[in-house]
Amino acid sequence: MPARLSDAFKSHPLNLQLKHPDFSSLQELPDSYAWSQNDDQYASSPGSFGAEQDSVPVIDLSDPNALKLTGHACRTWGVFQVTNHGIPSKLLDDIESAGRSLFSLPVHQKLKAARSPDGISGYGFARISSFFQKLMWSEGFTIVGSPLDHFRQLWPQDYNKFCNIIEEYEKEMKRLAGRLMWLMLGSLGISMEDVKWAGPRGDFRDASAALQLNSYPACPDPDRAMGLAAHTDSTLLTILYQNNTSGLQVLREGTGWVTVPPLPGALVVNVGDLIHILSNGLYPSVLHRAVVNRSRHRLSIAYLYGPPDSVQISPLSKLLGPSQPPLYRPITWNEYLGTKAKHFNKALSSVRLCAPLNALVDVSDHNSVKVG
Ligand SMILES: C=C1C[C@]23C[C@@]1(O)CC[C@H]2[C@@]12CCC[C@@](C)(C(=O)O1)[C@H]2[C@@H]3C(=O)O
Ligand SMILES: O=C(O)CCC(=O)C(=O)O
Ligand SMILES: [Fe+2]
Repeated sequence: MPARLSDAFKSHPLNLQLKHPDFSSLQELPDSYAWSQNDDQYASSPGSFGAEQDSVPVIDLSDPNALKLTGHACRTWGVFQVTNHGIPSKLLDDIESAGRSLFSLPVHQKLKAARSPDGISGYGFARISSFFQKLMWSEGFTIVGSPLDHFRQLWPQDYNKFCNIIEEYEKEMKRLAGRLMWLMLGSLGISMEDVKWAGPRGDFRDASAALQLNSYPACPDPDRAMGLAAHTDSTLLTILYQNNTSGLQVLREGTGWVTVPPLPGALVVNVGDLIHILSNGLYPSVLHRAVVNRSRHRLSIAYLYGPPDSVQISPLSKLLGPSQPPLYRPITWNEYLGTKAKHFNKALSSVRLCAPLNALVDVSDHNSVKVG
């Protein structure tokens, strides 16, 4: 029996015994939240502003060229936004207001659904917090499987309404993620016969996923704070809904941090580490972070999509050849999450088989990327 996603951190417990603050009561940025150059290795990467800024591609999924456009966006950016994706706007409004209700509960109430040290689901700081000296100006709530037990704690009267919204959102996201998988893989020439684990109908029926609600309260000193530090996602792909406040930035080689502006009704899709592995490095998993805002509360909802529990992800054989050796060893999602818990942004290079022939620096090791 393969380990389930919900057991991913059983052997990597995290003791983040940190007091969760009531952000709204803080008039000044406490020192524990003030990031300096030393706390952030990407602090010197320039921000990219102004008219000449390169912008993240926007793909209309009803465009007959969507396959080609997706492939191009994945190769050149590792991230894109999608419109005409078929997710009802009412559902996006509902999930946003569910997130808002959750994070506006009193701290003691949210802590009733706190994530346990070896668990995956529940309320708390981002898991990657343990790699940093400073705290991030954000709170999160992770859902894997049913949120029922946690939601009963949060809303003893109303939990059913919120469970239904989550269930519906997960169902719709799963469908969209399967469709995006075929756009991403299809443009590499991969078809259903090449990916047996997509299932007999090619709908990735047994895929696993986690839902991450992120809240970034307004911050008295946004230039010194960090919402969510630079990371790549340990997923095949991630679908992100952001409310109307910007904050998501992606690192673009040669340009620096590029803001991904919220577009009404659009969703952000990013390549995760596991598609990077499947594509044998052809699709870069994009380094991204969230910055915060002085006056506006920001909310984002990430659908973190991965393979079925039992599947070992490795470079697709169709993409290999005498001059394209496999760059990564096979690994399950669970195992990869464990590796990420240990090595963080060096996780990809820790599963790499051989160094690229033409480079002194492994570009998949984001800790060594120099920009600007
Ligand atoms: C499946 C997962 C990916 C994730 C860790 C998690 O178990 C659930 C939360 C995810 C998240 C969201 C915020 C950023 C991130 C790096 C983190 O700390 O928790 C990602 C994790 C990841 O992609 O590695
Ligand atoms: O809030 C955002 O824009 C980014 C969130 C994110 O990167 C994540 O949940 O993995
Ligand atoms: Fe992320």
